[in-house]
Amino acid sequence: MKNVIDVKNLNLTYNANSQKPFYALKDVNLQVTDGDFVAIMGPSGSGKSSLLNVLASLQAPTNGEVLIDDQNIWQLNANQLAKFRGQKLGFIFQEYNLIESLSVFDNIALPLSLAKAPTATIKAAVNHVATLLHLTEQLNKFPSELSGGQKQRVAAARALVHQPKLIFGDEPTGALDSANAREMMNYLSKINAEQHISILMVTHDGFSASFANKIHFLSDGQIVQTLERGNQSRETFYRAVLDFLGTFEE
Ligand SMILES: Nc1ncnc2c1ncn2[C@@H]1O[C@H](COP(=O)(O)OP(=O)(O)OP(=O)(O)O)[C@@H](O)[C@H]1O
Repeated sequence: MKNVIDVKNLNLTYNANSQKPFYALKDVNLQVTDGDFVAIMGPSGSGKSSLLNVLASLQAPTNGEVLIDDQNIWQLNANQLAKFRGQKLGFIFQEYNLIESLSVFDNIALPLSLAKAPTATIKAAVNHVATLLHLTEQLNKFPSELSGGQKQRVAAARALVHQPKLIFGDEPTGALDSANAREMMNYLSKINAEQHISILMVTHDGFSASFANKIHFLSDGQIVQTLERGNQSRETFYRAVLDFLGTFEE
């Protein structure tokens, strides 16, 4: 199976040239196969966001390689990287990052408008993802008129509209109540299964993580354990995750 993400010997050191360097990521090796759904868990400060930011091309590593769809992303210049990000990646963050002055339609359309796609293409793609995420009634509204769950779905629709290769999620259910969190995770599973888009998501929540096929646990900047769902039901996997977290966080 082809790797959509291949991370080799990744290191990230904050304040590298100071008296007190901080080794946030230490020799991380990680592969995500095409179509996989992977979660990263770990205690606060273990390096989850740092890892996601380096993989999502938002923060440069100190050394090591990040190949996404066979492209060594940290060898690209800023313009090439912006283009690569715009074409291949989608982002869903906890804080939604919606633009308040744009309608829901225009927020969702953003990746395609930035890529200067034809109007008809944009219309068709936005309507398609809006149907998938039950947002057709909300398209003419503005973000301030939406509930938290609806805003998160708009963020998901925007991450999806340009058919990226890979979606990065940073606590995609972090701001949601349990019913909306379940709904969001069901949508992500559907996107993953039906559109064959790979997902890498950071979460502190075992319930959300149990929708993934594989969970890597980080501690002090290193992957210390990996759980695979295999043929288990999501419910059984959830119990295995909770059991593991019980021993891991003690
Ligand atoms: N810009 C920075 N400069 C120095 N240290 C930093 C910087 N950003 C993060 N760190 C440190 O790196 C470590 C990892 O941070 P990171 O945000 O990746 O952890 P996390 O696992 O995502 O934590 P949380 O679950 O609390 O969000 C932490 O100890 C943090 O204090």
